Amino acid sequence: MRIAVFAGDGIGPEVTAQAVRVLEALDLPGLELVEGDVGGAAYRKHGHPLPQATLEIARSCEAILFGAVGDFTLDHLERALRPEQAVLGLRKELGLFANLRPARVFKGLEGLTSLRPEVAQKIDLLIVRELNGDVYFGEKGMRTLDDGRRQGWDMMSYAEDEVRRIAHSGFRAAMTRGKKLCSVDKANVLETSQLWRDVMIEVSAEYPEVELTHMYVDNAAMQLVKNPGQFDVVVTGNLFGDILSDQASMCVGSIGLLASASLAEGTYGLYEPIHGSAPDIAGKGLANPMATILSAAMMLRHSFGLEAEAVRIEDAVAAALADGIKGGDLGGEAGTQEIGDAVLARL
Ligand SMILES: NC(=O)C1=CN([C@@H]2O[C@H](COP(=O)(O)OP(=O)(O)OC[C@H]3O[C@@H](n4cnc5c(N)ncnc54)[C@H](O)[C@@H]3O)[C@@H](O)[C@H]2O)C=CC1
Ligand SMILES: CC(C)CC(=O)C(=O)O
Ligand SMILES: [Mg+2]
Repeated sequence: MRIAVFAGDGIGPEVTAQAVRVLEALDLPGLELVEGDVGGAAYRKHGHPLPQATLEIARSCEAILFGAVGDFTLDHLERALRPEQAVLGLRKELGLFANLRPARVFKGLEGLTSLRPEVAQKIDLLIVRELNGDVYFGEKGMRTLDDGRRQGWDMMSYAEDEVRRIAHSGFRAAMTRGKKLCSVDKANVLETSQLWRDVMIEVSAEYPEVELTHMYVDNAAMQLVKNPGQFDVVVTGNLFGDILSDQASMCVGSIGLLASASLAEGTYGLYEPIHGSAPDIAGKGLANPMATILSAAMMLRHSFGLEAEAVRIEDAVAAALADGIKGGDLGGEAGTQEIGDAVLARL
């Protein structure tokens, strides 16, 4: 079990350390953790947010545990050198196209979300976000027009094979859950989305048991707070999935709770919380590490087939929350280390 550990910037190292403690406590046979530099931390040391040596570590491992990257003091750099390029580069270089972002309400948190408890308690959904295409990876630039105005531009596109493979991820996920797949797009305005919708319908023929529906992204944002219990699996593009998953996090209590898996074909994956480097609380021991700990559980399940161990971690997090262990993000007072201790104690 060779796992790359890329902690990154801001709260990344703080939350990753707690997830590492949990992995080490499980006494997994052959566990080997290999650290590597990413993000602003890597830029300061090596002059690049994703050094070749880091990429080599990633390629030599079976999975990556990732913290977060992002450092506002480096936002003046050309885009290719900015910290975020580390995670974008890993996603692209390693073909991590399927981003699974589950959201469910833990027992005891029903009254602590941004929604009314009776609305929140019904949430158990999975966002399947495409991660290798869309406006994030299209051509982009800034130019000055003939009339002297500056213009920024980013190309949004999806090729049919890119949509098809994430469609299969969505349908397969739905088959293991409630057999409902909602494809979120903006086909009333965007050609990219029209193709997306057409391909979703084509692929649905291979999954007759799954009920496929379509929803425009603006409505989806509204429905996510109005009646989130209607969703089982949501499949969507890179940009819409990024935004909707941050929103979903507050529907279940906090962004500090939402884990993710970024999967390639096969079992390789990168596992990270959905949040960023949170510079506003970095270095203070205030970050909630549960999203990263739950990401480690997803790693054991998806990359190593260790379902029982994954459930053990998830149950330990659920038990800590049920016992009232909460960070500031949930209105509690527990710090990063204390939350890690509480999860370990229940493991
Ligand atoms: N995958 C990645 O590495 C990501 C990196 N980023 C980067 O992170 C930096 C900060 O971005 P923001 O937009 O501020 O998003 P963010 O997710 O880092 O923070 C948003 C808000 O949520 C809070 N928060 C986030 N994680 C938390 C946790 N575990 N416990 C408690 N509170 C938490 C923060 O304190 C902040 O108030 C930027 O440089 C951005 O580009 C953003 C998202 C993903
Ligand atoms: C590159 C990241 C900053 C994008 C993001 O916010 C995410 O993947 O959640
Ligand atoms: Mg995001």
